[in-house]
Amino acid sequence: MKVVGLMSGTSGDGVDAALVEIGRLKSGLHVKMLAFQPLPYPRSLQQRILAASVSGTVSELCHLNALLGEWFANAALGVIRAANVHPKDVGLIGSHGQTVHHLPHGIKDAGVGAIRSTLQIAEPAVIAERTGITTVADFRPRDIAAGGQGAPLTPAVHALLFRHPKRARLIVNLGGISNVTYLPPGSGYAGLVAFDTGPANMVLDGLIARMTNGRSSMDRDGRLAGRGRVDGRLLAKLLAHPYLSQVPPKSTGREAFGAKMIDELAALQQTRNLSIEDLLATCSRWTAEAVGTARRWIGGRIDEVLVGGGGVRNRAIMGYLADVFAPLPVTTVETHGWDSKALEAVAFAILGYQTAMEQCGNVPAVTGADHPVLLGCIVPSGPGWMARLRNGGRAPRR
Ligand SMILES: Nc1ncnc2c1ncn2[C@@H]1O[C@H](COP(=O)(O)OP(=O)(O)OP(=O)(O)O)[C@@H](O)[C@H]1O
Ligand SMILES: CC(=O)N[C@H]1[C@@H]2OC[C@@H](O2)[C@@H](O)[C@@H]1O[C@H](C)C(=O)O
Repeated sequence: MKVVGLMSGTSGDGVDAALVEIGRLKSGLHVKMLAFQPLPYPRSLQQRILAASVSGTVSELCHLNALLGEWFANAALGVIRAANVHPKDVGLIGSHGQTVHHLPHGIKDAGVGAIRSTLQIAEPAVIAERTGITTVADFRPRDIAAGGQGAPLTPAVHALLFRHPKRARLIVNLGGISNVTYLPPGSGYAGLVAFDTGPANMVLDGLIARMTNGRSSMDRDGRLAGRGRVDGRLLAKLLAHPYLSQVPPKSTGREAFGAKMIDELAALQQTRNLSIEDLLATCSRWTAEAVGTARRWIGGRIDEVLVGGGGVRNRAIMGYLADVFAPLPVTTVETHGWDSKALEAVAFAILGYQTAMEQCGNVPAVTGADHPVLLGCIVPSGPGWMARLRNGGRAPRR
């Protein structure tokens, strides 16, 4: 079945769209990438999303949900066109949506205790209507309802794509937030350890945006950090952040490492009289060291570290990761034929497919859920949608 995966992560930089072909073999699912096409948001939309993620009004969130539905639909149609495929030959879309809030610890409510929640927007009804393709979205809430954190969800996909019978691998995603999946030698989900390690591009992007009054959105290729020096005292303070020593299952987001953290870092920069280069170097090192904390909760050996996510282009972070894990080889998922930036979009194509095939997608040992669950909500393409799914996703042509 041809399946589109759509993802806009915590960086809020645009919609990553991947078209994959999924086959069911005796040995398990086989996934082939057909096309990848990111649809970047204009800076003004990114800023609106990030602002709405902190203090969006109901009316702004309502509007953004519908507006992003249009962007996601366009991203899906764009990647289908890029692959020279007809939308009628695409069976399914798995859309992660745009995370605007994630409260894995919950908020205490009278009489019910802490209620956990997460919110991903980009209306799937709009995506299904514009594309004519059945759309699975809203993957996280079911895991939360079953007692989990709702994140990370990609570890199941990491196991499918990267697990090796003899080699122990650590998969690292350098997104806005960074997360790791430890895959000991073996198969399936046995022995998997995975969680969000905390800060990554979100902090660096936030500092750059603040420094340039929003004119620039990232430390491209880690150039500025590369010119700076790590401030040991500030690094020690950052490494004492309580999230880093929290025992998994754990997940985090903009609520912990977003605007408030940027304000605090900007204040510390002034007190310590640091250059922006030194501050970025220190935060890039912090990202790598936080990933290194993963070893605290990993019992077994690691043979190699494979990195994905937009942050692989940041040479400073990649250099620090190599230091932190030396002498282990630190490479990117490209060495296994996957595009770093596309991997999460691919993951949501696979997770959507699993739901359509009635396979549970969460790994309870990772998210803390009480049991495996079918993830997501389904918006059918129209009459005959189930027959189309059973037919490998192809719609009858007139
Ligand atoms: N050339 C580059 N140099 C430095 N950083 C880059 C470069 N290209 C992308 N990035 C970083 O990667 C980020 C986007 O990465 P990605 O799309 O993997 O994150 P995300 O999916 O939004 O986040 P998450 O995985 O937390 O949901 C950008 O915000 C930017 O900081
Ligand atoms: C709530 C949310 O959107 N979390 C994201 C974010 O980005 C990275 C990390 O934090 C991870 O937990 C998750 O995304 C990936 C795709 C996941 O669920 O595995």
